[in-house]
Amino acid sequence: MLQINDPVIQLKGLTKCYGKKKAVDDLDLTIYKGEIFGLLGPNGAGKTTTILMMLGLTEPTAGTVHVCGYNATRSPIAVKRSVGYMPDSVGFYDNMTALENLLYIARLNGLPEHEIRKKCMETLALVGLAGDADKKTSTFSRGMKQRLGLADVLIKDPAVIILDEPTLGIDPTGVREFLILIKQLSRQRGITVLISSHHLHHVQQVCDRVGIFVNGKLEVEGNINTLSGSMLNEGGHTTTVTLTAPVPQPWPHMAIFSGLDAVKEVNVQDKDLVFTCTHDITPAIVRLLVENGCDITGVHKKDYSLDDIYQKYFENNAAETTTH
Ligand SMILES: Nc1ncnc2c1ncn2[C@@H]1O[C@H](COP(=O)(O)OP(=O)(O)OP(=O)(O)O)[C@@H](O)[C@H]1O
Repeated sequence: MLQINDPVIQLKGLTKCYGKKKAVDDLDLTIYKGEIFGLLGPNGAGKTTTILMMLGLTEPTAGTVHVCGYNATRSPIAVKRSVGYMPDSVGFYDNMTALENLLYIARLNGLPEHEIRKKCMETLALVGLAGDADKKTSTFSRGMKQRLGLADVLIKDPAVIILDEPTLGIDPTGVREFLILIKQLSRQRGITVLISSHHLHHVQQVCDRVGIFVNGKLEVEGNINTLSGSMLNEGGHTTTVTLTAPVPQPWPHMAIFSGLDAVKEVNVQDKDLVFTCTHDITPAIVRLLVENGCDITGVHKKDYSLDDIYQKYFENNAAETTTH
């Protein structure tokens, strides 16, 4: 049995070409048991193609995919048994109830008939749909359909769940609840989760690690703190100090910072003094300002969020990433 930190998904040199286009370009990635990994990228980055190769639904041009120890290209059936895949748009039989839809999926998955009904009711309860079991899915909101889609996936007790754009079209509360549910399931059952998304704010809430995927290549991967730390090292630390009144230019106190080697640049913006430093020296800056009679109303240290990270790597695709 796999233990936490054992590799569950392993992609090595994975490449997929459609004609001359490299949809996925020499991708190396390892995802570990119990981990929630966010595959982030704009439309057309190659996320879906990567997922299809993980499921053995499309063959790599080069490289290998292993999921739960199985080669997805050679043993697609074994992989499908271990992996629950939820596509970006889940379809149901609208004239059937939620329970009837789930019973149908459970039978397709070969669950023993004597335990099917109990298992389906338990799974509906797990995704928060116990009270809606007898409602026709035609009456379901998109958020409810998404939960039922998750129930479809969970019915076979998968070791891995792959969710393709799971938060598309759900309202903010629904998104939050759905992601909390995913996190609980992963933590309680040790399920490995891969979420493909271009909604960075959503995945940021739950992912242990993210990979930023652009033009078929994994530009960067790590947890949010590591990624933001590496950006701080590149761009410098920024501290903004707000004074009570607009700062005159030239500012008469500028010379007081000449002794601080860490200060690379000071910019004046209305009431704000913006310091770019080689490392964080916020306390020293504030002390010097107070000693020189400046009245401070606010101090703000810039942290790099996933937004900044995403923007940096998606610069050429920025318009696309903000349209959804
Ligand atoms: N069957 C196919 N034939 C030819 N080109 C394809 C095919 N499938 C995907 N592509 C191309 O491969 C690239 C990657 O597509 P893919 O669907 O994997 O991206 P994605 O990141 O999942 O984007 P989206 O979120 O829009 O689905 C795109 O340029 C796409 O046009």
